[in-house]
Amino acid sequence: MQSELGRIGLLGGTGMLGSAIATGLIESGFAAPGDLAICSRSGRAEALACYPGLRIMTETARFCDSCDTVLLCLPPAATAGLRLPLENRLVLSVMAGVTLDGLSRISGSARLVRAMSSPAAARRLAYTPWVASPGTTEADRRGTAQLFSAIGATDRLEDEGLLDHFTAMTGPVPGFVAFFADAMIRHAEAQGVPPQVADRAIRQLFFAAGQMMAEDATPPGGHVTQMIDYAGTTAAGLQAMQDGPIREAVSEGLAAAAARARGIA
Ligand SMILES: NC(=O)C1=CN([C@@H]2O[C@H](COP(=O)(O)OP(=O)(O)OC[C@H]3O[C@@H](n4cnc5c(N)ncnc54)[C@H](O)[C@@H]3O)[C@@H](O)[C@H]2O)C=CC1
Ligand SMILES: O=C(O)[C@@H]1CCC=N1
Repeated sequence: MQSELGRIGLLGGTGMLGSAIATGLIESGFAAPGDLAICSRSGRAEALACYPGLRIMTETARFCDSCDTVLLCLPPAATAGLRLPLENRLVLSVMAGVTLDGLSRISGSARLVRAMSSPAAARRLAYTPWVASPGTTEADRRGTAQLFSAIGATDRLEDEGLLDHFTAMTGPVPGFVAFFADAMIRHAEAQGVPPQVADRAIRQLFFAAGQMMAEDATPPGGHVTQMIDYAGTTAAGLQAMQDGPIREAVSEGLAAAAARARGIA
């Protein structure tokens, strides 16, 4: 499947996100371990040790020379002053806050894709939106869509600025959803529910809700309306929340994360 992209390498591929993406690509069958190269300063890739045949390289120049497509999974701070010999190569990035202009300075390539993914890629459950530079070919964009489809859901965007918002919303997993689950666990405990029961109950709630929302055609807002129209116990809670500041608080938090993404690199 990965023939459109040729030999694929992950720079920073031993980190949390890079190793999750490599795992998802292998587990989905998109790439065999031998088709992937990982550049690791330590030469070790413990998170990927279960995949014999994965090429672990330590010299960045040799790594770049051996790849047709490189996925950059470095910390944003590691890109300061970074220059990579990747002219004329397809360069993909999942790095927060590193813009297409920044990727051009780093790589010297005109074939650039800026994306945002998440560690859910290891389970092939990531959401990966991406934007492509004008210098990409149709084959580049087709291969990019195939690669990101192998690790979850994906959309090609036209507005690069939206990626900072997705860095906030869908980059961290469980991320903000863990915050909401923790708020419910704390509420349950405050009502006298034993902590381990509260933990199990709310984990099961979010597990069930996630699966049901993924499979059900009704959008989340539609479920809220249905429960309010049902006029039962849940309606009372939802109406109290709708009358309160919770939506604004959620939006303010996500906006703060997006603002941090814009300035992080
Ligand atoms: N961890 C997450 O949940 C998410 C991370 N991201 C983005 O993914 C990128 C990587 O983040 P993480 O995987 O969390 O970081 P990490 O710190 O877990 O992994 C970074 C990897 O890059 C390697 N590295 C650092 N500098 C290097 C260099 N100069 N040459 C070669 N390798 C180098 C490190 O050894 C490490 O293996 C960041 O830009 C982050 O914003 C995006 C969405 C979610
Ligand atoms: O929190 C972070 O900086 C990284 C980027 C998006 C999710 N995790």
